[in-house]
This record gives sequence, structure tokens and C-alpha cells, in this order.
Amino acid sequence: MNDAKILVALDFDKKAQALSFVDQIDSHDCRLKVGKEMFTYFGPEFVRQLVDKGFDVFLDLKFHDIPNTVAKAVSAAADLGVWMVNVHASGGREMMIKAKQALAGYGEQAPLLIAVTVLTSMGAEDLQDIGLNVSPQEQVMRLAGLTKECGLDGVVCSAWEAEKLKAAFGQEFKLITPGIRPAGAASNDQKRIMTPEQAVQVGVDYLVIGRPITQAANPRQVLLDINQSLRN
Ligand SMILES: O=C(O)c1cc(=O)[nH]c(=O)n1[C@@H]1O[C@H](COP(=O)(O)O)[C@@H](O)[C@H]1O
Repeated sequence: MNDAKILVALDFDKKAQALSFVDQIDSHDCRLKVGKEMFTYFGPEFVRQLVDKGFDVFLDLKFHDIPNTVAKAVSAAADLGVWMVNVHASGGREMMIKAKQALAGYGEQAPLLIAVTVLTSMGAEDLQDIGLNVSPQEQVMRLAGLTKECGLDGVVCSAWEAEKLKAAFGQEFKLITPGIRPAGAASNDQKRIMTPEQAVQVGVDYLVIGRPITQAANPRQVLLDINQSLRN
């Protein structure tokens, strides 16, 4: 069984580059996240290719639509054989419940279903712009609570919110966090970063890491070093 905590964000715009990267790493050392850019360029066939190579794939398409459409999209993701798929919690209760119900027929093969609460790129002013007079933290807690009520498996959040979320919603509620940087790595455009060790200590279940691994001279070694640091 794969117990890898690292989800490598495969943000390449060339399929050959992505596959050459994937060929350097082992499916036991990480899982792979495919987002909107790669999916739009290379489609479901690319996802199938990764699944066929033995990788657990997180299909990060953040579905947000009417309940029937999202349920069908989540079901299509399950048909691709992905390990995890996500929706926007702000799509609401009925949308999330229908999405969860759509996976019922897949039994053990059903992907984990998680929700995005508030994007880390949004601050209080952005929430005001869309009519939400609350702090991002309050909105994260509110949407995480709704996600749990709807029976989903967890949320995407910042590692800085992990302790509060675990305390409120329990250890089983999975937390997936971007903005993770090994000590000494460039932060790039990420603002509130944490090291992999710190993130695991505060209760994060899966660490989304992109450029520190994908742009490294020796990606496999960086991956092995991070995994080793998590075992210490
Ligand atoms: O949903 C995401 O994956 C995501 C949400 C968020 O709030 N912030 C965020 O950085 N991400 C993604 O996480 C990955 C982080 O990549 P690196 O910054 O290269 O480690 C990218 O694929 C981002 O699109």
C-alpha cells in the first residue's frame, strides 16, 4: 500500500517534460497532482497514462457547477481511476452531497473526495468584493464544517490552518496543503509557507509540492530527502 504523503504538482506545459520527470521517480515515493493546465493541454489520456504507470493521481480540477453536472464530472474522474478529486465547497451543500453520492457505486475504488475552501490567493478584500463580509479564516472554518457535514473526506487548506481544522473536525478529516517548502528552498510566489516536517507535525495529511521537486537538478534525490526528513 502506498503511504506517500507528498503530492507532486505536475505543472508542466510540455507533455514530454512531464513524462521525462515522471520516469525519474518511483510511484512509492509520491503521488501526482494534475491540474487544470495539464488536463486542458493533454486531457484524460494523459491522466490514464500516469495511472497505468502505477501512480496515484490527484485530479485537481476544482469542480464548481450545478449539482447534477458536478456529480457526473466526479463520476467521470472515478472512471479514469484517479485516487483523489476535488470540488469547490462554495458550490454548496446539495452539490457536495450529490458529488459524494455519485461515488457510492465505486466501492473501494472510489477516489477520495475533497473540497477547496478559500483559495490561498484570496484575502479579506477579495471576499468583500464577492459579498462575503468575513475573514478568510472564518470562511475556511465555515466551509470545512459544511464539507464534513456533506460526508466528504477533507479539504485543501493552508498548513497554518491545520491545527485548528483538526481540532474542530477530527483526525480522520484529511488536510491537503500547498505552500510547502523544504528548508532553504526558494519560496517562489508562495506566501505563508511551512517545511514538510512542520506541516506533518501540525497534522497535515498530504503535502502538495511542485517546483522545489519538479525544477530540481535531481528530483528523485529531493523527493527521497524530503521523505527521509518525514521519517526522522
Ligand atoms: O489547489 C491547489 O493545488 C492550490 C491551492 C492553493 O490555494 N495554492 C496552491 O499553490 N495550489 C497549487 O499547489 C501547487 C503548488 O506548487 P509549488 O508552489 O510549485 O509548490 C500549484 O499547483 C498550485 O496551483
